[in-house]
Amino acid sequence: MARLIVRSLRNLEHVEFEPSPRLNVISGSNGQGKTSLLEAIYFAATSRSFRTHRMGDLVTHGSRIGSSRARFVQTHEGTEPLSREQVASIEGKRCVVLVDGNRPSSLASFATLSPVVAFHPNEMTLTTGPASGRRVLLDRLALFMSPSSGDHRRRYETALRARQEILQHGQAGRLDELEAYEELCARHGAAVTRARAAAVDALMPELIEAFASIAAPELSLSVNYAAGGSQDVEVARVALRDARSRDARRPTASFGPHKDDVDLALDGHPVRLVASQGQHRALTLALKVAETAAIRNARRVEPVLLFDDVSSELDRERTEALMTYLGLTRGQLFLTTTRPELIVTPRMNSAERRDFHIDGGVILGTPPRQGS
Ligand SMILES: Nc1ncnc2c1ncn2[C@@H]1O[C@H](COP(=O)(O)OP(=O)(O)OP(=O)(O)O)[C@@H](O)[C@H]1O
Repeated sequence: MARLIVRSLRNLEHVEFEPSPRLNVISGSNGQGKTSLLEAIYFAATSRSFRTHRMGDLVTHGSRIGSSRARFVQTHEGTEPLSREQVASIEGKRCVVLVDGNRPSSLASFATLSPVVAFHPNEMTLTTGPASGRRVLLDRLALFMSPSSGDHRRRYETALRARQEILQHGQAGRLDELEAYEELCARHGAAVTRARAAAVDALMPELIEAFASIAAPELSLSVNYAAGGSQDVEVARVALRDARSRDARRPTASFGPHKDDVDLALDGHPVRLVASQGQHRALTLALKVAETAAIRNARRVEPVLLFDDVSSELDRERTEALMTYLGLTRGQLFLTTTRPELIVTPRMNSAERRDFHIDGGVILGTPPRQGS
């Protein structure tokens, strides 16, 4: 990303920002706007926030409209850099996006144009928390690998809810309807399962490598996709039909990709039972690094990495290991921290790093870019 203009998002009333194409360290005390700046970049890239689903929360209190405008520059090997301007704005609950002044064909196509991967402290529950967090990670990656997967997921979820409604309110006279919804569940569910299985295959080698670099090379990490459904439509069809009476007494179906999880184990033992706090954090970071690598492999583009408040979650040694690892990646990085002294980058050319300070929603220390 070469340039960002934010208007009325969170405590950022008006920010213009020209980052380094490599490393950007954004420091500031608590509550000054560091996360908001990363959120604004993420919003311009995806039309979403990584910390809320309620998009209206992003608009500065007392303002009607908020927007984020970013110029993304992508370099594909052997070709000229590709530059595009993405704008995302919110008015009330309505979100409008533009790419070089035009409406994109869908929000999903907008969200995958300029890949970004965000990592923030709330995600520290990725390894210990509910399976839904791990499913979201797989779905984000699947969207880059197979863009139709998002559509299959939405259709699956709609059909699943409709099937459940019929089962709970009585099937009498509605058997045809029930069969039709089960057919949709089976077809779209199998597509979701296939997309997630491919995402796990892409993630696994990258995760094992990243975990060994960031955490402990002596520990053996294993990753297994625990599918709740099947890639085979016929298997899914039969499983759903056989589970009707059981599912009628439950809040949702007992079979299908809404029950998926990713099992993580250290030396053969479930991570959630044996990992130390530090190992959980390192594994969570490794998951994000692996997501980045898998998106790069799928799209041949370096994702922009947004790391929020990393140093508060890691000890000095692991922060250094992470920095070494990130130094080896070729993409653009944004790191926020209250402790910039921990972000040491000896292997990085000093011209590649820019340090910014944010205070009360105002960015300081942004020397003008040469040639602009
Ligand atoms: N819609 C909003 N309008 C105005 N201010 C907001 C809005 N939402 C949040 N804020 C305020 O914006 C400020 C910046 O929040 P932000 O989370 O970006 O801080 P931060 O620098 O990342 O802090 P920390 O280091 O504690 O994570 C906070 O004071 C927060 O209360």
